[in-house]
Amino acid sequence: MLKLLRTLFRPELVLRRSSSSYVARMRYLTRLREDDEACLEALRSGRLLLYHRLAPLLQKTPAGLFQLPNICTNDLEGVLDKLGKSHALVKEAVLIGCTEKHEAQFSLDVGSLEQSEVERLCGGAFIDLRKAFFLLTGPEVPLVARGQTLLRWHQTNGFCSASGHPTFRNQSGSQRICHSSGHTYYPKMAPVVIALISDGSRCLLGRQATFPSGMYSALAGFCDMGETIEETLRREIAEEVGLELMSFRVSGSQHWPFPQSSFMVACQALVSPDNTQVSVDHAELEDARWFSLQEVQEALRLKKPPRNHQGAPPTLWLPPRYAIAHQLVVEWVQQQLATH
Ligand SMILES: NC(=O)c1ccc[n+]([C@@H]2O[C@H](COP(=O)([O-])OP(=O)(O)OC[C@H]3O[C@@H](n4cnc5c(N)ncnc54)[C@H](O)[C@@H]3O)[C@@H](O)[C@H]2O)c1
Ligand SMILES: [Mg+2]
Repeated sequence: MLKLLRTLFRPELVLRRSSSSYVARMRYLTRLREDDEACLEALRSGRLLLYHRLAPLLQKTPAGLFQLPNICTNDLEGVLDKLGKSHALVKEAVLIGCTEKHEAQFSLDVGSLEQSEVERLCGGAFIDLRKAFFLLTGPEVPLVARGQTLLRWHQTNGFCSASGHPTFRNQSGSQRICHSSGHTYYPKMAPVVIALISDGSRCLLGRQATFPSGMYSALAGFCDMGETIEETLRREIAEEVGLELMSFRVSGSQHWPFPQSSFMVACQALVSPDNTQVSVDHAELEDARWFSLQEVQEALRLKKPPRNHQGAPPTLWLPPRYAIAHQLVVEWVQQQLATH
């Protein structure tokens, strides 16, 4: 009987078990944000993601894959000892998460240390985050993005915009306070709407002049103050490519660390097949073009950026797998294959 019940209610049981450990982890993180002593204690046994001037430390495995090295506070203190530096640097770490084993995760910028020395002692290399997005896979990617963005926020919010006096962080780094004005500052994300526009059979991708050669992405734009998702989307598409939107649906969201920290709301959008004449605003985009399903499928199969020869039309190259633009493209391809 018990076995039968277990079989019948398995999904619920699994969900409840994983959700109770999730709840415990989230409550633990809340406590660490509120209690400086508890956070310092957690740092002693925690895991550290190291950055050098905001470039994360990556390690190459014997199989040639890239991963985040597993560094704990003791390891870093050993490195500091070898470099003749004080352990005080460790306390500058900011809290970014918690592993399933309840180990607190922190990020720390060691930009005050000699880069090559840290690389040698930790056995890795500091790699620009945009490049790291192409090298890492799995749940490490959002974590490394979160770690960098929180460090950047602290590095650029050292002063109160009301009083001009220094602001001071709590131990976890979840806020900064100005003792003069009494203002509390919390890390901010700028809302952005990103859309993969389709006319039913093709999709529209655009590129900025700063993108790597051949790379095209879904169209995106920052929300103006007070705008809704639909208002931003309609305005951005009209401004950037001169098209009138017919319909859209929200497909997902993601945090994006560039240029400061954006909250991307991702949409699949449709324009009428009778209204597909693109008029690019060259102040915003270098180019925007319609791509066929076949062109997009070929781009998804590429493992390395294509070598585009001068004069020849560039081969399409898509944003990294982690980028929500990439995920929108994959979703669109699946929809096309399912409906045609
Ligand atoms: N994750 C992804 O898949 C993905 C794909 C495409 C774009 N993006 C991101 O979306 C964001 C917005 O895209 P976009 O550049 O086309 O936006 P956009 O079309 O709104 O144009 C950017 C311009 O908007 C202005 N702007 C207004 N508010 C801003 C703010 N809060 N921060 C910075 N600039 C602001 C600036 O003048 C800037 O040059 C970028 O940060 C880009 O990195 C992410
Ligand atoms: Mg844009």
